[in-house]
Amino acid sequence: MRLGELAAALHLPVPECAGPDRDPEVTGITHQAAWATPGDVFVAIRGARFDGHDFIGQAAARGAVAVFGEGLPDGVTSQLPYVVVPATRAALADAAAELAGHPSRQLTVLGITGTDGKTTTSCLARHLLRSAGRPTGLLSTIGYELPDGELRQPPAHFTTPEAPQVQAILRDMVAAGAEDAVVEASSHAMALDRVRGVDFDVAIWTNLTGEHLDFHGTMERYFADKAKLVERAAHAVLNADDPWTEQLLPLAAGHTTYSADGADADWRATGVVEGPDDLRFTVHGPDGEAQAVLPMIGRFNVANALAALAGAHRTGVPTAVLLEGLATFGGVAGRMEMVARQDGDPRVIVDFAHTPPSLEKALETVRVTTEGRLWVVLGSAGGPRDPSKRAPLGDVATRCADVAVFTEEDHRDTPLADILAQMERGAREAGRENFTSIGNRVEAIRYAVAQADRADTVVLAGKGPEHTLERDTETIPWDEMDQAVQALALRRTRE
Ligand SMILES: CC(=O)N[C@H]1[C@@H](OP(=O)(O)OP(=O)(O)OC[C@H]2O[C@@H](n3ccc(=O)[nH]c3=O)[C@H](O)[C@@H]2O)O[C@H](CO)[C@@H](O)[C@@H]1O[C@H](C)C(=O)N[C@@H](C)C(=O)N[C@H](CCC(=O)O)C(=O)O
Ligand SMILES: Nc1ncnc2c1ncn2[C@@H]1O[C@H](COP(=O)(O)OP(=O)(O)OP(=O)(O)O)[C@@H](O)[C@H]1O
Repeated sequence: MRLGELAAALHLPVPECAGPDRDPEVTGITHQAAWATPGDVFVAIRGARFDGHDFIGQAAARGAVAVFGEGLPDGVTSQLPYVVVPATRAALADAAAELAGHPSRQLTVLGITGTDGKTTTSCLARHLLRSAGRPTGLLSTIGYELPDGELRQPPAHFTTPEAPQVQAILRDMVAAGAEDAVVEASSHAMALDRVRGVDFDVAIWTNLTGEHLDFHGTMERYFADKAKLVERAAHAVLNADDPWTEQLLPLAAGHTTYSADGADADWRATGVVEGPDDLRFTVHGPDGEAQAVLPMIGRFNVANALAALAGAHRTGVPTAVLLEGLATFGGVAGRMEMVARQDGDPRVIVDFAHTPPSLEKALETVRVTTEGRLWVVLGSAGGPRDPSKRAPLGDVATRCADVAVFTEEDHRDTPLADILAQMERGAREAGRENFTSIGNRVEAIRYAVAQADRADTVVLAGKGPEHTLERDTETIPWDEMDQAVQALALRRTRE
């Protein structure tokens, strides 16, 4: 597509140009100069940290053929055709969608937003759709998947990447035969127009609580940013138990509601039973009443399951088929993930909780279904990461678990002994001595798993799905689940 055609499609003024090629062939678009490839438009965004105009030269050297910006700074000229746009991020999103051929129009797109539960609900929805035989893609915090289910990572670690990557991933999904796409939309994504070029068929809302207020400013702004997903979708799936839903209802073109508390809603759960390995409940939905089994722990996952069921049902899959899928859900990597166990093994759970509030929530949830003692193995990061959370982590761990094992967790160049001492101090200042410190994480995990009784639960907190462990100046490959499996195998040989 020629630059002039692209500008016309976006209702932008025809570019002014100082250089020789007024109307170059455009093949792609990027906001990041270092990622520019020949034929790209470089969008010069004035951000909070950088002004993209400072990188026009780098983009040009890499082959960019034009620039979009809100106006050249005084005294700066562009050697490339420069198109003045009203808002760079909006233009980035619109042009990315145009250049990718609007792939979302060929997909049924389920967008998922909310403070908690986005990743879990996204993974549930894509599993329900795939189990029903629908080729489905996923874009989420954990990475992205085409219908083949292989997990891939976009460059730069984001929940929702910038618009060119979103559009390229959706285009790849279409090319791979996807009919449906599940897209996790963070509040940053909504505020920064990363999913502006996506036509959402269904918007799923999990819940809203105070978070990221450093970025959004106020709760009202945070709500307004997230609410954009509901406003833009053809249909919204809303949480009747969330107080913000009342304000969302008038914004939705059409809506379905759900309640994990059994309140009046289109989809309700009643009779929730929390087992050691699963959740069981009765679903009341548009197709009637049926029993549901979800192989996950954590009561909040009933809400995530209802949201995913209601969303997937909008694509036309009957409830009975969806419930068959629910019963085979394999969980989300590193989030309350249960390690396969044999008779005589304690229950071992890998979880990502690494802040005092999330650790508290995770341990409280696991406590409900723990017959014996509750163990937790955890550390706290070093380097520039927040040192003020170390003592509170020691406090929460010894308060919510029966035994805490303090260990390494990416201490980097901070002396591990200092971190462990701060965690111990948090426990001691609260008058507790129910902890031990074992610096080597492999040994710490093996110790807890070996000491735990079969009625006990061991929570391995903090590393979750991460692939590396940063120890002193080394970065070593890490697989917490594999460590847990090995610790259980070792325990069996010693019994
Ligand atoms: C608050 C936020 O999301 N900011 C993002 C935003 O920054 P910004 O608009 O201030 O831009 P900037 O960094 O000043 O750069 C301005 C422009 O210069 C360009 N640039 C900059 C430097 C350079 O060397 N070359 C270059 O081309 C940049 O690509 C950009 O186009 O655009 C940048 C370019 O894409 C992002 O790197 C940056 O993400 C920051 C680093 C970030 O940490 N974002 C997190 C908070 C985030 O988005 N998280 C959510 C999940 C939140 C959650 O629910 O937990 C997510 O969706 O992942
Ligand atoms: N519906 C929910 N309500 C409250 N808490 C939840 C809910 N679902 C999950 N959680 C908690 O939040 C944690 C993170 O879950 P999940 O990754 O699904 O959320 P998220 O919104 O994607 O968050 P993030 O973007 O930080 O990964 C879980 O380990 C659990 O402790």
